Amino acid sequence: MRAEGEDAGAAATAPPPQGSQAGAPRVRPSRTQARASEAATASEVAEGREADPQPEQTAPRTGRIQVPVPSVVRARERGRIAEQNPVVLRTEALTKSYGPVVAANEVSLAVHAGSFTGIVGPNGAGKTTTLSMISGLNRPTSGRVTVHDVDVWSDGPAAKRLIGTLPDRLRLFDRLTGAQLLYYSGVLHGVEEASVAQRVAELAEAFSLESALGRLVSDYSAGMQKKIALACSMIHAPEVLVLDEPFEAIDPVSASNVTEILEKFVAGGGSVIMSSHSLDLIQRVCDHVSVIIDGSVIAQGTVDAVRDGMSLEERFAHLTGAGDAKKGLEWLHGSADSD
Ligand SMILES: Nc1ncnc2c1ncn2[C@@H]1O[C@H](COP(=O)(O)OP(=O)(O)OP(=O)(O)O)[C@@H](O)[C@H]1O
Repeated sequence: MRAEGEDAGAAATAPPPQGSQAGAPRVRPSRTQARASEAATASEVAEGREADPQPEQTAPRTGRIQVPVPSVVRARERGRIAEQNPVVLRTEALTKSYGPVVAANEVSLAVHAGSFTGIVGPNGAGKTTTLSMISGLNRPTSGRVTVHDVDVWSDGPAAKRLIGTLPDRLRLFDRLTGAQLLYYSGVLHGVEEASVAQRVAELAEAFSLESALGRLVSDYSAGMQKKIALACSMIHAPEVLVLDEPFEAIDPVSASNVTEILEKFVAGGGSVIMSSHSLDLIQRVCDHVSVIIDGSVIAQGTVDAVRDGMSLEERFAHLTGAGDAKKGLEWLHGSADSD
């Protein structure tokens, strides 16, 4: 576990390159990273591919052409390595009932250090409910959540220093400017004032929000609000990011930047758990995935294990029984037989 003071030291020993995307929130020098580098190199050589899956060096040289290593290759390698790392986030039979509705039914998840886990499921499946219980925003009816053995619901302040959260419905203090919102997010999470200004500047650059920092957040577009909220979730350099639909409303270029930021975060030993309806995105960037339907986890594991030779979208359709919805609505489609 890493205390805030240690983080400041880590940042000092491995400063991100100035004026680059690597101004992103964290590059955590860690044993995880070193192991990732060694193991991935060995396995790629074994598979006859060029070594170098590290996100910081995504362009191995082939003559004069820089060929990026696809996210999916990095994700697959990362998944193999992460399974050997310690579990940093664990839910045990996490359950939430709203009267007769069981929104989350004994959800048990284990997220390893250096892992990027996706949560998928149809509308109303229980993704937001589960993620909000994990991040300490929605009290479970029963069950337990621990982050680095800190119980989220019995030691909230300690857990919240370890977790960065992007909640579902953004409830931002939107009468603040972007700079103020980032500043308060930092200091309220215990970041030393001396570090906050630098982190605000680096996050603003990483999320392309520099020119908006002086404007009220209430005047931001939906995508800009999502990006400032994501930046706020990272400013205290958490161990685990719990992100509900982080890519919703974000333009393609920004989405690519956000993906890169998150991949660097996990390459540095951090962990991400995020929900998304984009199965293509989950298949591309995540190494693990959990499928939730009607509040219950019905499949989980590495992305490759869960998709079982199909695309994740095909597998999801099988698991959810999608297709039935195509029946009916003849009256809407102008069928001559409709009433
Ligand atoms: N505050 C609440 N009161 C009552 N029922 C709720 C409440 N919040 C969620 N639910 C119910 O819990 C179930 C799970 O909702 P949840 O928001 O977790 O789903 P989701 O998987 O995030 O859906 P979506 O993909 O549409 O965002 C739904 O049936 C929903 O109606």
